[in-house]
Amino acid sequence: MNIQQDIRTQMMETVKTVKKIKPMAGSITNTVTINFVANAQLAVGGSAAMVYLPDEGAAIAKAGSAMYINVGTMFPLYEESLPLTAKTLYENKKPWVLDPAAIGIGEMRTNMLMRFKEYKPSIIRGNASEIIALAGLWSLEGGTGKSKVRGVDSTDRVCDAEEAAAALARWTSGAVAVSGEVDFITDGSMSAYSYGGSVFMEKITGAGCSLGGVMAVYSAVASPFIAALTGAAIYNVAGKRAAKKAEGPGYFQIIFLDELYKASAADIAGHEFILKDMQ
Ligand SMILES: Nc1ncnc2c1ncn2[C@@H]1O[C@H](COP(=O)(O)OP(=O)(O)OP(=O)(O)O)[C@@H](O)[C@H]1O
Ligand SMILES: Cc1ncsc1CCO
Ligand SMILES: [Mg+2]
Repeated sequence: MNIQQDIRTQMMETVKTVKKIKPMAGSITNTVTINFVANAQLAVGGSAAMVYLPDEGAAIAKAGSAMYINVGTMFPLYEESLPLTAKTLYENKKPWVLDPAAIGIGEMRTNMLMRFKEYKPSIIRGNASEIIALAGLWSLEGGTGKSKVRGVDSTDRVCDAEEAAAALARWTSGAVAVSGEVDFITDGSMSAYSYGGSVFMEKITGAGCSLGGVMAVYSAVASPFIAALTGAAIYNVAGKRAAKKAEGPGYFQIIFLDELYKASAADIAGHEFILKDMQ
């Protein structure tokens, strides 16, 4: 079996296993898209639990199979919740996904993202600007000291974030997923480009946040690279199909959830992705 086929088989297994065993991936995530994240996690077959308090973050880190942390909206409480939860995940060897949303805004967010360096997230998911900025914050290759993030939106191209993504993945020994028109997923040695989706995904909020939540669900049953690639693939499939039925972002968001629910292992069999060896 060639590598592409082997990876595709693992992705299909990931989709099927999640639907069968319904792994729970808790979240501490932003208040803008928290509901959409939970709904997306349920749509692919996982189980969701959103928390805020320090002891609840630590408890859900231990009780769940994986976790999702998104720093999109900060509260003073998180100064305690976030490092404690990340430390608990790291010490208990639980996979976890970090979304460095809006990196560059405010001192507390920067401090929290700096603390996460030692707790090595299994998957880092962000748009191109966020990935470049995080590599910069962590003093890794491909990062810039000065963030070009405009709020939560990207001003960089996915292809410009490849070096930063690979450096972050090597540091964490995990995977990094850069989202955009084409998604780039890497574990620092093997990389993939995943095609599909829709421009409507830029016109709704939370496509990226919910993708991170779904990757967390998949990371409960697969390696970081396979989990990240499977998440990107299922989003590409569902986004492309939803766009055929929608005329604008409002209905797109609703129909996207339906397409996410319907997307199956068989759809992964026909999904377009290309592998690249980074070594
Ligand atoms: N122009 C596009 N064409 C196709 N798919 C896209 C496009 N832009 C984004 N996507 C898809 O949208 C999803 C989220 O990626 P995006 O880069 O918008 O994340 P984000 O900026 O972090 O989003 P948010 O912060 O609003 O949650 C991914 O599945 C990606 O493939
Ligand atoms: C719009 C927005 N603002 C803070 S978090 C968030 C959700 C998308 O990242
Ligand atoms: Mg985002």
